[in-house]
Amino acid sequence: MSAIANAYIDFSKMTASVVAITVESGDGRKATGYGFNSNGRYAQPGLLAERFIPRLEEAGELPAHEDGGFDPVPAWTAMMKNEKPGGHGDRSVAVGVLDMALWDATAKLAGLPLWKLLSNRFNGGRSDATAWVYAAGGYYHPGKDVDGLVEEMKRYLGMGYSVVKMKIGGSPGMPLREALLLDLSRIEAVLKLLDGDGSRLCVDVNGRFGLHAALSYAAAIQGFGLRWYEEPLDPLDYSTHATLAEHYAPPLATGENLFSMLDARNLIRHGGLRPDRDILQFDPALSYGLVEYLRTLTMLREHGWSPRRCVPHGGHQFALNIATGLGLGGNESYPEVFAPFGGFASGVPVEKSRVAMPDVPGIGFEVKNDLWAVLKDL
Ligand SMILES: O=C([O-])CC(=O)C(=O)O
Ligand SMILES: [Mg+2]
Repeated sequence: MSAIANAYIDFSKMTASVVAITVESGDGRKATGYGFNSNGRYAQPGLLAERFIPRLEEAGELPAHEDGGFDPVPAWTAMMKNEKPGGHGDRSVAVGVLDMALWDATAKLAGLPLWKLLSNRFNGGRSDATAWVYAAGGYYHPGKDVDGLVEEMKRYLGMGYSVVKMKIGGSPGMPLREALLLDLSRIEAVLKLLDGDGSRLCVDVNGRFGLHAALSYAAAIQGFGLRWYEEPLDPLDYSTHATLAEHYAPPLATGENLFSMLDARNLIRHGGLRPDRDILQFDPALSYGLVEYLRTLTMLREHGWSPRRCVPHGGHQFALNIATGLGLGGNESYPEVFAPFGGFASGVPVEKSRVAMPDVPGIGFEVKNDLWAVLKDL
């Protein structure tokens, strides 16, 4: 919980679900996998307790995989039994929590880091030695001024990040005219720190704008050459995205609040996004987990999009494994917010905005000290 705010919500009452799942292989080997929900959505205790955990327990035996782990797809199918299509809201978060734990467990049974298991199973053995990461933050916070924002960004640069992201659109309820003036001074101050290089700065609206405000901001920031202009509009308002994309040539980013392959496909079909520059931020932990994310990646390929255009939201190690194992464009990182769930293995440095993966079985939670302190007692 924290007093930080983006343009749409504050995080003062944010909660999270955390689960541990122990699986046993036919030959008596055991592994415990862990899962949690990514930030931006609340804990799912009711959905987990009433529907998804009982169905998972009833799923019974899961098919073994030749790598020594198992296949999580039938577990996913069991969890989604008797769920209607459409309306991909909070249940996709609950399923994502359990899916994360299942992938952690299967990689541990196989004795492989998850990135390696994914690379072997789905990417012909190819993987990236490091992932591109950027430092997200720059929230509105009571009492925090432009100098405080610049100080924060300076700390990220000192940690080894070369690209940073800040919130724009005002804190919740701030009139837009006031927000635009404030944000221009915030953006200009951070750009000064970045030697005027707009390709090192992303800005995030968290879906607050309608078309008029999105276009006004677009016109005001167009000349900065920013890395990307994120979630300017409601994530489900595809045709308005298409209109914005006609008027704003630099990169747009969106997708963190689209929770299924089908929603992602609608964005690709109707959102006017451009496969040569725009960024897709679907967060596997919020959107039914990796089983569904694999379907999303297949859909993207079928529509001419490279996985390199994907930079998941969330800043968790699950997406980081997916990024390196499946060749995504990188992953978000929150060096100062959303602890202990965000971040990387302890002691692994970020160099030139890239980070290496630890060579330990599973997702790597055991080597992230602050997170492991929470998980180990489950
Ligand atoms: O503030 C949030 O909800 C997080 C967010 O948008 C992001 O990480 O891009
Ligand atoms: Mg965002």
